[in-house]
Amino acid sequence: MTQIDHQLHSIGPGLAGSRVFKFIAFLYGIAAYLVFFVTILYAIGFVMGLVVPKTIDTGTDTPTAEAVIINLLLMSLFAIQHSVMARQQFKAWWTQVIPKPVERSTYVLLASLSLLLLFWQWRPLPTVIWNVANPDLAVTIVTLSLAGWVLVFTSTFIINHFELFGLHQVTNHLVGKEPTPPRFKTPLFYKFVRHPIYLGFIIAFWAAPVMTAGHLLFAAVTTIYIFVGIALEEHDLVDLFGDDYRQYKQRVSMLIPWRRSV
Ligand SMILES: C[S@@+](CC[C@H](N)C(=O)[O-])C[C@H]1O[C@@H](n2cnc3c(N)ncnc32)[C@H](O)[C@@H]1O
Repeated sequence: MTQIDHQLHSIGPGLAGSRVFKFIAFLYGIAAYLVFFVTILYAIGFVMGLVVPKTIDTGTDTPTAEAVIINLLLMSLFAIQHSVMARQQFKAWWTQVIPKPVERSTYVLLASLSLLLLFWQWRPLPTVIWNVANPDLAVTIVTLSLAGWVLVFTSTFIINHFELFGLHQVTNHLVGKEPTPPRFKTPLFYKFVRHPIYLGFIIAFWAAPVMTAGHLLFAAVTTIYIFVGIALEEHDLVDLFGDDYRQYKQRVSMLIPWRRSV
């Protein structure tokens, strides 16, 4: 531990225990949650091209190669922040720098900010890859995309929405409740696939009646990222839950309900 780490560590627990800090931490948790909520609503409009001022297919005209590089950099920034900060080793170090009760809220806030940056700076690549002309089929595809978002939201609630987005931690801290250790769960959709939230994102990103090159880039890169994220997350889940998770992997498919392996 460096001298600065040591000083921060010794300030941390005292500060985290004070009543004023608990209240500030609670407000911070609520603020981070609200930023997340606006971001996820914006994400739906951004990907589906609905309501929001700047979508995946609008923005500054940019030469193709430059647009691809900027978009890849924006997605990499999100992916690195999101995966590195989710790892147990990073959390062990990071909670010596920031108080533990606000670790999840800080993660959620930074992930939301990097997504907002992506939405803001995203460059359109307007070449049309496919365009579904049949109106009934187009409506079916839009409905499928919405179903993907519904799957994302409902899965967060059945696994523990408020813990995933940090509110549970700051509320427990405010009322002086001990943090609850993570519990292995397989409610509802988790009985059919191990990653319903990620499956929901994949459906929402790919189900587009009009697929532009920009949208395709976004869907392809995020899908690859989801597979990498799953490998990292499952490594941690095996460490955390041991045989329970190993047996779950044998029993339940990763993303496709009727396939054992994927
Ligand atoms: C963003 S959620 C994604 C959950 C899951 N991968 C999905 O797609 O539905 C990530 C968090 O869920 C937790 N998690 C994933 N599967 C779990 C399970 N079966 N039981 C308890 N926690 C789980 C992970 O430890 C991680 O903190």
